[in-house]
Amino acid sequence: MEPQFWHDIWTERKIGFHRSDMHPMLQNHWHSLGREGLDVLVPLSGKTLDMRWLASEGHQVTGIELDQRAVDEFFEEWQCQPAVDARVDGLADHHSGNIHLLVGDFFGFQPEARFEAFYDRAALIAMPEAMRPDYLRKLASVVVEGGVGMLITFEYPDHEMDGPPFPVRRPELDAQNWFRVEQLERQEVIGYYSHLQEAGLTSLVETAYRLERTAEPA
Ligand SMILES: C[S@@+](CC[C@H](N)C(=O)[O-])C[C@H]1O[C@@H](n2cnc3c(N)ncnc32)[C@H](O)[C@@H]1O
Repeated sequence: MEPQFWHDIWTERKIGFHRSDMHPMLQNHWHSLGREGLDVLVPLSGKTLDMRWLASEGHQVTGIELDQRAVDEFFEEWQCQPAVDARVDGLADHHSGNIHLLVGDFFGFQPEARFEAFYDRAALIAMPEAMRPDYLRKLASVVVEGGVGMLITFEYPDHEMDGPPFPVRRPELDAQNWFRVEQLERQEVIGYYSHLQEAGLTSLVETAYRLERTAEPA
């Protein structure tokens, strides 16, 4: 998707993906990943409250988000005034406490050090199929070998809706070479996502996976 697509989503407040609670699958499984105390990367972060939860669990959190409004709203809702620093990769670092939200394009992100932990909820599935290998290659390039993260996906009948969110199924995940994939939890959740039900979905399966970075990115 072009950046303007996402800026329009935020301008027009079509942010049904934003949850007003912490994601239950994150809370159910994060500690089983064994990433205590490590810095966590949250690509395509929006203003998710999950970053506050991760920070409250003792992590330094780095979110990357294209849209300035999302980042401003995150700090307003957290009732924090962030400091803002320019970075050499051109992203703008908004930070308060142990949360850094970088405004800019994830594909242009050049971290000072690779991450040992990451959390992808509604990032991979925000990309059409043709973009997903590029996204996974970029993610792999900023995660150390052996780095571990959580991925949360949706699956639904293809004919019922045009994404985003796009359905991502296990065979696609198994076909890539950068991450070892292990399922953590799988639930039918259409009852929770009323905006997707209204968009025509009769079924929505949400799955949490553990991803472990294996091979070097190509
Ligand atoms: C579907 S939303 C998910 C947000 C968040 N992960 C959540 O769970 O609420 C995808 C977000 O990624 C942002 N985004 C899309 N493309 C991006 C890119 N290339 N770099 C950084 N952010 C991007 C959008 O502005 C949007 O806020």
